[in-house]
Amino acid sequence: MSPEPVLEVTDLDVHYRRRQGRLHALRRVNLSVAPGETVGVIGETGSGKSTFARAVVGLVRPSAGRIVVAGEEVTGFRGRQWRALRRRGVVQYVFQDPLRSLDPDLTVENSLVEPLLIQGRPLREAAERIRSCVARVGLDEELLSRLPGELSGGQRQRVTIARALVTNPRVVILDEPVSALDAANRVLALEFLKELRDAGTALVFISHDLGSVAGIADRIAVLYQGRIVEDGPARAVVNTPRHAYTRLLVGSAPTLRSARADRAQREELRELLRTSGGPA
Ligand SMILES: Nc1ncnc2c1ncn2[C@@H]1O[C@H](COP(=O)(O)OP(=O)(O)OP(=O)(O)O)[C@@H](O)[C@H]1O
Repeated sequence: MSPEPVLEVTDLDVHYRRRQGRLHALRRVNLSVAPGETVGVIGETGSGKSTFARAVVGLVRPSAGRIVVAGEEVTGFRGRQWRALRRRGVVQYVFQDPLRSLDPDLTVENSLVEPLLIQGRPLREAAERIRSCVARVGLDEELLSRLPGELSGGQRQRVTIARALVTNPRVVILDEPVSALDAANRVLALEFLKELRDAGTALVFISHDLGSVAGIADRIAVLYQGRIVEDGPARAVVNTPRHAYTRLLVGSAPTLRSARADRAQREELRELLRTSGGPA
């Protein structure tokens, strides 16, 4: 029997109210993530990736569907319940914009120690854990006394990665987590994430770039115009994509040379998507 999923999203719908009318940002999205599994969610700008990430951590309210995190149904949770769940460290998130996930009035050290103290860890153990996490994401210890506003964008992002990981969460949602990092620190952060995955944490890796998730994901789900149009083992999605949109993504990823489509093929796929009126 396969283990109980650590994250189970069923028929998730999200609407946004806008002056120009309602926007249907997610349409019956289904995703199931097993303990220790790494799932990449990819799609182009505006496909609904951040909406999905924000809905799964309770920052956007779904209009329909069901979200279960570590066996707990969270769909109807209010803000206070979500905050309590996040503070227990079960589900963590790292967003594209680190200022969204850090308290501007807390020093780096306090930001990192807070979730551990909430979990009831002794201060000494918490301090040791922080130091090891900080070193592993390539952050200098002298930055621990600074406020988020006193850090560079890349340093801030490393703090949010360290903060999401100090509690050994069951599942981490990462929305373009390494795009603000330079090449060396990107490698470091990815190594750290792989260690975490090996220790049993499930990762949901969200990106517009298929090439950047293909190397780390066990499975890839492709989001197109708010729907998952393809979901399968990473190798199968990259090597034998079934949906025209996925073929387009594979063709456009510079790091996936073996499967690269030429310009004419890409045009053909774009045309196919235009004439088929979007996802099947
Ligand atoms: N708060 C909001 N209010 C209204 N519309 C929104 C809101 N947030 C996102 N949208 C719209 O919902 C759709 C999906 O947006 P979302 O940010 O989820 O896409 P994305 O795939 O993460 O894009 P990107 O890669 O550019 O971050 C877009 O059409 C966007 O304009």
